[in-house]
Amino acid sequence: MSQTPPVATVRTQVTVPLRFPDGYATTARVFSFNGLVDGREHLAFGLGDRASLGDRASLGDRARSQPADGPAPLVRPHSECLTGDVFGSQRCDCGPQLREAVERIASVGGFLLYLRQEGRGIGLYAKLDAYALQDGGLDTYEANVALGHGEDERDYTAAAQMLAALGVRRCALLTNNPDKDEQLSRLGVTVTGRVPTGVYASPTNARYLAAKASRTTGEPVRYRTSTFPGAA
Ligand SMILES: Nc1nc2c(ncn2[C@@H]2O[C@H](COP(=O)(O)OP(=O)(O)OP(=O)(O)O)[C@@H](O)[C@H]2O)c(=O)[nH]1
Ligand SMILES: [Zn+2]
Repeated sequence: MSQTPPVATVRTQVTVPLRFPDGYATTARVFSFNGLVDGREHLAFGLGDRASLGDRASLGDRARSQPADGPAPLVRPHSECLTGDVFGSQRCDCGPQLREAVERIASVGGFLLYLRQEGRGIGLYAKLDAYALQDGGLDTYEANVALGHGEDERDYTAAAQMLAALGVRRCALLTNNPDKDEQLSRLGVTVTGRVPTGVYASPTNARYLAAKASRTTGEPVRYRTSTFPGAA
């Protein structure tokens, strides 16, 4: 059954030129919000045609004037991973996935939702505690549980609120994680399709990827290293 999340509104939108270490550059329209349920500072990055939206208090008019059967924007709900996104940690593949997402979304138009749900929602210090347990033999999910957390504590209500504030009622999702699709659909977002993101395997993240694949899809991981051009 569909639940309607509380209304949030765009607080500020600013244009930010982006340049990645590999030289790829684009422009983002960065949005902050008022009224997000968890009070966290989540951001939306409008990319491609969404980066050129006018400097107005609300997106409403333009977004809602788009025909209901027009192309759905591509959206990636990306959970924060400080170690991977910023420092290039090789324990996971979050950094290259983020880099891929920005370019793919910019090429077709859409939004990257940067969700402050570090460590699958358990926080940064707890994620490092979980890494320590993983070094003792537990997988990424078992380590969360051993610490008294859920296997994955992420909740996408704020993401649904952000999409509604941006005027996005339907979108294609850039993810391999069916939980993002299921939760957002339940929260009233029409998901028109799922676009898989690359999986960036390395010797140091193999166990992380194997555990993730078996928990989220029930299948063994396929080392489908992305052939996406700009990715490492
Ligand atoms: N608890 C815990 N969290 C981790 C670990 N490794 C990575 N993470 C977190 O996992 C999250 C990865 O989130 P996303 O990039 O949104 O990706 P995903 O849910 O795996 O699904 P995709 O959309 O298919 O990439 C980030 O919040 C990371 O901080 C780990 O070993 N333990
Ligand atoms: Zn990561």
